[in-house]
Amino acid sequence: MGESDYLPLFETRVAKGRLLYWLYALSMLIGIALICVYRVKHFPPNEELKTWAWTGLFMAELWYISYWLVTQFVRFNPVYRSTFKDRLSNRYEEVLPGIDIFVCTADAELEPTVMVINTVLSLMAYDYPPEKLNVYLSDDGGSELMFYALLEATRFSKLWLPFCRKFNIEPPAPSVYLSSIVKMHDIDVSLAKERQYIKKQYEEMNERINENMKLGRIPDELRKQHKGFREWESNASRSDHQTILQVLIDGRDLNAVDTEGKPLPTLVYLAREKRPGYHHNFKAGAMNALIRVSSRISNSPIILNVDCDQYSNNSESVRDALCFFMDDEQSHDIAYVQYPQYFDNMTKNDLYGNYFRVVNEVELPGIDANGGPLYIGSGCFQRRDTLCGKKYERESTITWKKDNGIRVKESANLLEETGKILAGCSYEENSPWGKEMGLKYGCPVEDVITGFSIKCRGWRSICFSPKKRAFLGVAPTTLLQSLIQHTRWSEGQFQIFLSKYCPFIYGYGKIPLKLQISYFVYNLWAANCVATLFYIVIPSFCLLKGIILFPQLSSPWVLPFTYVFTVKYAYSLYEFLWCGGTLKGWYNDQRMWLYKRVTSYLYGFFGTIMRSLGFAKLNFVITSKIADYDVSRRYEQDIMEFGADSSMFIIIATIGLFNLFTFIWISERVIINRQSVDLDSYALQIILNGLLVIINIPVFQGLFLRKDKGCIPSSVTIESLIFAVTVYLLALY
Ligand SMILES: O=c1ccn([C@@H]2O[C@H](COP(=O)(O)OP(=O)(O)O[C@H]3O[C@H](CO)[C@@H](O)[C@H](O)[C@H]3O)[C@@H](O)[C@H]2O)c(=O)[nH]1
Ligand SMILES: [Mn+2]
Repeated sequence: MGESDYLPLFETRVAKGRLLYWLYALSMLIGIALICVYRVKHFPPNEELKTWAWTGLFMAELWYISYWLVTQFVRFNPVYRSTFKDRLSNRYEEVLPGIDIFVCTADAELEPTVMVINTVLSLMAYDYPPEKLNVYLSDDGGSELMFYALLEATRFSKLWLPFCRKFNIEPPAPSVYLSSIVKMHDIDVSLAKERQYIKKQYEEMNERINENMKLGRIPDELRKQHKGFREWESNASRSDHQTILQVLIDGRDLNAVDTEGKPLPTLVYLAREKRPGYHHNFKAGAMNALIRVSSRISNSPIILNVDCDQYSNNSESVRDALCFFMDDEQSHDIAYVQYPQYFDNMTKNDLYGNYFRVVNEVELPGIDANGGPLYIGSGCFQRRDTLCGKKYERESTITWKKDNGIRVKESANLLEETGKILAGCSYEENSPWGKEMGLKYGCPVEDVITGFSIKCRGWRSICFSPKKRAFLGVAPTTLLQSLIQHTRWSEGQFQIFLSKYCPFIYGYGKIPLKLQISYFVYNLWAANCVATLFYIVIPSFCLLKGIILFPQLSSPWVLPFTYVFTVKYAYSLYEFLWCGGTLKGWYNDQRMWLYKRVTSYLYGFFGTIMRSLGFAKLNFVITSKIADYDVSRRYEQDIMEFGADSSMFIIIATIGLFNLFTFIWISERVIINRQSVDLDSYALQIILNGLLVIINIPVFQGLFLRKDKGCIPSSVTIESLIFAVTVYLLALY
C-alpha cells in the first residue's frame, strides 16, 4: 500500500466552542483572585473564634480554588473518536487477531448467576469470527452453582448465537432482548416464531438455574452431567479450595458447533486456588490468574476485561476497538481502549448520581487529549503485552499476522491439568506478578494504578464512547451501596496520591504534565472532605454565634463571591444538560457530591491514612447487583433509600439537622419576632444555610415524614438529633 492511499481506521475530532470556555475560565480566575484579596485584606487578627473560622474558611476556599484549577486540565480540549469498521474488514478481515475476554465474578449471591451468564452469552455473540473469540469466566466465589449456570449457558449458546447472527439481535444479552416488548406483527414472521421458541428455552433454563439457587446446591443427577462437578466433591469452600479449571467449549473441537454447524467461541471456567494463608488480592489477583491461564490456552494478543454485570450492548465493539489497535500510522503506541462505564438500570433523574455523565462525556475525553483516559476496570480492551509489563519502544511495531496468538495442540484435558498450576496460590511467590507483571496488588483501584503505570512505560490510551453503548451494567440502587462504592474508589485514588505512584513523582519525565495533573482530579477526590465539612458547618455555626464571615450585601466585595458561586454552578448545570441530563438530575447530582464528600471521601481519606500507618487492612466490598422488590420500587420512584443503621447516615443527618435548626432559628428571628438581624451582613451566610436546607430535603423526609422501610432508622435519628442539638446549643450558649 502506497503512502497516498493510507486511509485511517479511526478519526479524532476536537470539541467546539473552546473560546467561550476560555472566557468563562478567565472570568472565574479574576473572581477567584478578588476573593483572595478580600480574605487577606479583611483578615480579623485578634478576634479568637472569628480569626479561626476566617482562616479555616479561607483555607477551604484555597483548596477549592486549587481543585477547580486541576479540573480545568481535563476540560482544555476534549476529543471525540470515531471508527471506520468497513476499512478494517476490507484490509484485515483475514488476519483479525484473537480476543481473550475476561469476565470476573466473585459472589453468586450478590452477583446472580443468571446475570453473569447473560453477560457471558452477550460476549460470545460478538460479530467476530467465533474461532478467534475466547471467553473466560473467573469465579472468585468458587461456586458450583455458578459452574452449573455456565454449563447451562454453554448449551443455550448453541441456540442463541445462530439466532443473533441470523436476525442481528441487539442487544445480544438474552434477558434484555427477550424481555423487551415487541409487537409481534411489527417483526418478520420467521423472527417472531424463533423468538418465541428461544424465549421458551431461555425461561426454562432460568427456572432450572433458579431452582438450584434456591436449593443452594446441585442435585446428584445433574452432577453426573459433567466431570467438572467432581471438583466440588472434596469439601471445597469459598476461601479454601484447589484450582478449578474447566474448558466447557473447546473452540478447536470440530464437534463444538451451534445448531447451524458453525464453530462456537471457546468458553472456560476458572476458579483460582484459594487457601487461608494466602492473600488473594481481590480482582487484581483474579485478573492475573486469568492472564496466565489464558496464555496457556489461547494467548490472544488482545484482552477484553469486563465486570460480570456489564453485558455487551453492541455486537460491534470488538471491531471498533480493533480500529484503534490496527491502524498503520496511529496505533503503534496505543495500549488500551477504554469504554466509559454505563448502566441499564438508570432512572431519569439519577438519584444517586451513578451515571457519571460529566466524567464520561467531558472529563474522560478531556484526559484522552492529554495522553489517554484512566483504565477503569470494566469495558477495557488491552494489548496483552502491555499488561505484562512491556515498555513502549519506537521501533517495535506489531505485525498482526505474526503475533496472532498461538494455536496450541494439546487436548483440553491436558490444558486443564497444566493450566491449573498457573492459577495456584504459590505460583506468584517471589515473582514479579502484582508488581511489574499484570495488575498491581495492594490498591483498591487496581485498575487505575495499573493503567497509570502502563502509561509511564510510554504508552497512551484511547477513550471511545459510541452512541450505542458498548456495555451496560447494574448501578447501585441504594444510597449506602453507592457511598460504600465511592469509599473504595476514593480510598484507592488517594492511596495512589500518597504512594510512590503519585503522578507528580512517578510520572515525572514519563508522562506529560497535563496528564499528571489530570490524574489528580480523581486522586484528590477524598481530600475534598475536609474543606467541604468546614464549609457546610462553620458558616451556620458562626451565624448562630453572631460572627460575620462574608462581605456585606451593600459592599462591592460581594460581587466576586456571588459571581464565582453562580457562574460555577451555572456552568456545571450547563455541562450536565449538555451531556443529556435533566435539571432534577443535576440537583440530585449536587446532593450526591455533597454526601460523598462528607462520608465516602471522609472515610476514604482517613482509611488511606490509617492503612499507610499500618492500622487497617485493605478490603474490597463487592457492590451488590440485586435489590428486593420494595427497594427496587423506591429506586424507580426516586425515593432515597436509607433503611440501614450506618454511621454514614448519622453524619449526613447530623449535618442536615444542624443546618435546619440554624435555619429555623434565623427565620424565627427575622420573620416572626422581627428582631433586628443585620441582614446586610449575614445575607450570604443565610443564603448558604438555606441552600443546605433545600438540598437536604430528602433527609428530612427520611427522618420525619416517611414510614416505609427505606426511611432513616430510629437509632440513626436519635443519635443524629443528639449530635445536632449539641452543636446547636454549643453555638448559642
Ligand atoms: O475478590 C474479588 C472482588 C471483586 N471481583 C470482581 O470485580 C468486579 C468489580 O467489582 P464490583 O463490586 O462490581 O466493583 P465496582 O466498584 O462496581 O467496580 C469498579 O471498580 C473496581 C475497582 O474498585 C474495578 O475493579 C472494577 O472493574 C470497576 O468496574 C466484579 O465483577 C467482581 O466480581 C473479583 O473478581 N474478585
Ligand atoms: Mn460493578
